[in-house]
Amino acid sequence: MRAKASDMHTKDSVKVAVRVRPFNKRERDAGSRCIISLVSTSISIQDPRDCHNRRSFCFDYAYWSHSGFTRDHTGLFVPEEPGGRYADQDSVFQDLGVGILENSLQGYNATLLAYGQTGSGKSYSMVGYGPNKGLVPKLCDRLFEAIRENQENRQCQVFFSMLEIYNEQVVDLLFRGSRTAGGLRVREELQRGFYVEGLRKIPCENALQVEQLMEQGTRTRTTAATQMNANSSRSHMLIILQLKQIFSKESITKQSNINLVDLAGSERQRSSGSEADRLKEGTAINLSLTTLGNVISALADVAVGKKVVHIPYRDSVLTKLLQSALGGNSRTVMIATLSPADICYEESLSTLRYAERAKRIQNRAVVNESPTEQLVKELKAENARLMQKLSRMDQEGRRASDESKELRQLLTQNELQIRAIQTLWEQNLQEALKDWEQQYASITQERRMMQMYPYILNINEDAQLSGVVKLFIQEGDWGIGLCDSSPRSISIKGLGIQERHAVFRNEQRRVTLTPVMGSKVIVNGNTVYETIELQHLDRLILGSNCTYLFVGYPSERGGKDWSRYDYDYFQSELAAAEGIHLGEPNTGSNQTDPSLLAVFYDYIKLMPMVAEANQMSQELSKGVEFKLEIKNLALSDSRGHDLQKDIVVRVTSAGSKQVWMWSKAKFINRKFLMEEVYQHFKAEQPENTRVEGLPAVVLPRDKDPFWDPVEPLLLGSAHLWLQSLAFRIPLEEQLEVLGSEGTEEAILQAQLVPCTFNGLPLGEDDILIDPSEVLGRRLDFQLVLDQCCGVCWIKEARNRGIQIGFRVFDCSEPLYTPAVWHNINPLLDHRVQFTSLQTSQSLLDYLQSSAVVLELWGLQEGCTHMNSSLEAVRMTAEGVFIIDVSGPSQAALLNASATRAAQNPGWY
Ligand SMILES: Nc1ncnc2c1ncn2[C@@H]1O[C@H](COP(=O)(O)OP(=O)(O)OP(=O)(O)O)[C@@H](O)[C@H]1O
Repeated sequence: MRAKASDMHTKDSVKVAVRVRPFNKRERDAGSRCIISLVSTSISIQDPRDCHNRRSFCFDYAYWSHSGFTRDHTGLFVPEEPGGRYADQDSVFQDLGVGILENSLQGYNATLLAYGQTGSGKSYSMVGYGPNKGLVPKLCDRLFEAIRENQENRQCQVFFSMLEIYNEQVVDLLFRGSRTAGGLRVREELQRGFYVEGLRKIPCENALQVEQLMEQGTRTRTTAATQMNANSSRSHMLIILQLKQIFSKESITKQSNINLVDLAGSERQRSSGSEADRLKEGTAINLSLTTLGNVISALADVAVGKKVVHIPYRDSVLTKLLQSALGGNSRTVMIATLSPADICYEESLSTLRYAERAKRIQNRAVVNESPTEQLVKELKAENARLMQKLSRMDQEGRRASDESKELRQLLTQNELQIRAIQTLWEQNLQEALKDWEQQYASITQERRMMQMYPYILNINEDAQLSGVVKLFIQEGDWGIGLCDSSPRSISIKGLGIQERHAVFRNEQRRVTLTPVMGSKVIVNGNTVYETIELQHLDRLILGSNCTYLFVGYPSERGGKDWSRYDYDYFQSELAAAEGIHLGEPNTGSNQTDPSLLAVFYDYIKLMPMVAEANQMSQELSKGVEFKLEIKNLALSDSRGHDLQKDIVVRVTSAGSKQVWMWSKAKFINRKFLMEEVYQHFKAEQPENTRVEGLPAVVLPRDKDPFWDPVEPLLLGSAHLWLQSLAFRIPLEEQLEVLGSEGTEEAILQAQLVPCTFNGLPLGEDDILIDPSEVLGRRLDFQLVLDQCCGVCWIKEARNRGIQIGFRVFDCSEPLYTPAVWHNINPLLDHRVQFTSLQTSQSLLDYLQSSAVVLELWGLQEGCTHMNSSLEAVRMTAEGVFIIDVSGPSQAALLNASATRAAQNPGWY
């Protein structure tokens, strides 16, 4: 692109808008608090853990779309009262879209970027949902309106392109043939800058065509995501609208690009959750977003006069393609979207900081003229001059002169050249039009089919991608699976989908589904092994996570609302089948415990990911299995209060029987890495050469996301209540060791023995009637762990061992018994003596109300034992552990008697 004249460029900064969306269902259920407030264009965010910590930012625009709205009869979200503060789609468009449109009509490039964490409302603002059209469709409506209104003075052409960047690969979303391995190439030309080679540009004549192309592009995006087992919230979507305007009178042509960019969820940028993992998140997954951040930072530094040597545009595909939008030839607007909820504080703050930096970027936009048009214009101008000169020569009687002949020759040559350029252009147009007609025909065909047949509709985690794939079930038998080439088959791709996965039969207006042996089919949450008749709005899950809604014949469809059958609905149904569900909202207490809700939502979020991880493990022959568990579901603290619940993923190696417990964050990080490995493997292996039972994909251990060094595992715990000690009564117990989900892991025989300072058991005479008698006096007791019986952990694999860990009163670190291996009923025979040199009230309270929590730790081959850290421990000369050390008068006693425990052998 070439600027018409250097004096036409204008310098202006990137305009930044922020928008706060309403609470979503999850946030409402969890009783979230809104931590964002707006006054005019300034926005404040409150740290939910520290009411004094409030940060304020000021932007060009700030939109309150959190509250104060209602849904009108057409489904539009509008302010509750006229002039209310709620910013609807229209007001956002008036501020941001109209300006972009005007810029592009003037011939400037324009870019609109949506940035924010997943689910914060980027797609809502950019594309919109249902009648609440977003910036892109509104912009297209107005663009074609403007074109119609200005028909007399200019001729316009609009070209539409749509692409996706995922994992640094460019996918043309308007191309339906087989994808190029490695994606399309990004090239660079001096005049043009960076561009995508071979990207389709479809000419459009009205907004409806654009809408249909977007529908098609979204469909391709969905299919690509399922095929590659990729998550759309990690991909960037770019729509490029190219506008060519020919002003025949002035003989000028203006060409401008409008880039509309829905960026990947910003939370990935900070490799969320991978901090605690030995493997860092894969680089390519978020390279584009990280680089975008770096480019923005560098440009923001330039704007404040800092010396910046290098702007890293070339480091990622996204920044290459957005080079002109960032610090270059474009007028650029960024909309940063925010969740209002307290639980999203960190993400929202980071979005605001990002947006603040983007605000500083200075661009230099210029009016663009394409070289061909410029050439035609120059040729025409030259011919006009030649004609003048020739007519002068004619008047002067020099028509036959050599000079005149030469000029006439030049004139003809120029005209030929102009015609050639114009024909070429028209030919291009013809080709593109043919393309468009083909696409249009297939869309019309689909609409007709919807009125004739039942079909299945894809449901995606990303609401924007749901409902874009419709697979029709015509009369007769239809196999569904990977089988693309066989006749009478419906081809789908995805993790865990078999060559022939299941069979639909449509007979006498009834549709049945029969799973093929060995394939996974779930209907309405239940695994199906035999033929099942499908009802309108049944939920289907094929393979590990291909989710579809069954839509019956038109006569069965009625007026039922389908929107409730979203992705969460599918997963909740599946969780319910596993026994994990939220109480019915209308029964009993109507407010579910928010922490349980959070766990429930984590569970249903992770469930499909776990299914996918299992499928990848199977296809890569990694031999590990993943299972979701709720940590601490059945466990309580030393006072019997429920422990905080959380989701963990149990990872088991089938061969070695090694087990790992991964936190939610670690699992999510590992799943990204597994996807990278998997995609790499898929790319190297053409689909039709796939065979079962491949040799395992071998990776060096330090790069293998399926592997970790083994560690001891917490298997469960038992409570030994201490009340008897307050009366100096001995206690002998058979304790049930419960696993985190309430299953019995072992029986533990334990004793509490009140004793003298040198370990002799006290007699019946020493029993206290009033426990307060012990206050201020020395109290000695022994904790005895005799034996563990029926240890499930060792029953499962004999090459394992156990240890028991416990902590008494104010001991800062837990103590552990020595490790015992290979025995289902291991003898522990472990005795520890504790003493309080001067019993305090708080120790007495503790004894009367608390238990020692005895933790059962599982050891596996190759792991190190749990060690008692004796650093901070105090002991008497006899090797007795001193507790209750914080009492005021104890210090002196301690100084006199304590020796460092490290001198005392026999501790582990
Ligand atoms: N301003 C708004 N008013 C009403 N609903 C909104 C608004 N913004 C977002 N939503 C709703 O919030 C949900 C999530 O929004 P959206 O899909 O736009 O998020 P996103 O940031 O694009 O997420 P992803 O990165 O997964 O694509 C949608 O159901 C959408 O309808």
